[in-house]
Amino acid sequence: MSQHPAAGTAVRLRDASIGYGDVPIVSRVDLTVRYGEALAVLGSNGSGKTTLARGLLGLAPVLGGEVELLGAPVGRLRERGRVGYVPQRHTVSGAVPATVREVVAVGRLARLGLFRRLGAADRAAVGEAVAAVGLADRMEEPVASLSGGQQRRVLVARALAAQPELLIMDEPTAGVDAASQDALAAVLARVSATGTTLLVVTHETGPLSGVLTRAVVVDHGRIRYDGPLAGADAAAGPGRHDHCGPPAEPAGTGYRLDQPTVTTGSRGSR
Ligand SMILES: Nc1ncnc2c1ncn2[C@@H]1O[C@H](COP(=O)(O)OP(=O)(O)OP(=O)(O)O)[C@@H](O)[C@H]1O
Repeated sequence: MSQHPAAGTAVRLRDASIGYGDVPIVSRVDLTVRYGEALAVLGSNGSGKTTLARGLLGLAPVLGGEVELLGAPVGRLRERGRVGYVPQRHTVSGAVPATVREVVAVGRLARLGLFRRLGAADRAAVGEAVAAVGLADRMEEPVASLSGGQQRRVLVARALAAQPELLIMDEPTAGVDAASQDALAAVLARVSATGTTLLVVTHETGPLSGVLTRAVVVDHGRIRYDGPLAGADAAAGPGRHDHCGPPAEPAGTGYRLDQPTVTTGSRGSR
């Protein structure tokens, strides 16, 4: 993994609003993620988790406030390969008859820049990324011939191949069987141990509970909880998937950011 400055933050949102057109979906959010953290982004369907992640990547417009990634304002980060992204519910199009190796190699190109050829070290990194997700024996197969869960693992490998400093994943375990979830958790634990910052949008913290160290709960575009993963499920409450029922009090030492008695510092939502 490439070196990152000892000081500074991997992700910083200050009073940030992100949306589509001129409609904010995420509103006036403050969030700081330090290098090396493994953050879960939780919340109900439609709460704004994906929009938050897409705003970080410059895929959804920032409508107000500040968003910084690896120390640079969003959109100004020159080396895009420093940030890896596994999009939500995305499989590889069957119309493109690319092999596993080819799709993952494209991820490596993000680090090199277009029009540069892969060298031996790059090819090794591609092989390692594919092996890391348990698909080494499928390397030369068309991705379209793999199952949906295996295709998601290919997309994880594509992101890993660039050896990013920050890896943003949108529901990486969705539609992936239990054995593959365990394999993915092991991969992310290794990646995290090397210092890579993880930001994982997810509905299910169980498979990655050994990796994720902190969680935020997004609710109607605001961050309502920011603290240890252990307290987040309670903060997300029974309405986490469908908005039904009032949220429960969090366990553990996390912060409910909608409680006036809590000192939220820079993380308070408005
Ligand atoms: N491209 C878009 N244009 C306009 N509105 C959008 C767009 N994408 C998402 N939205 C709206 O933004 C809101 C939040 O969606 P988002 O996908 O961020 O939620 P989420 O928390 O990731 O949900 P889920 O858990 O279901 O994936 C929804 O009301 C959705 O309809």
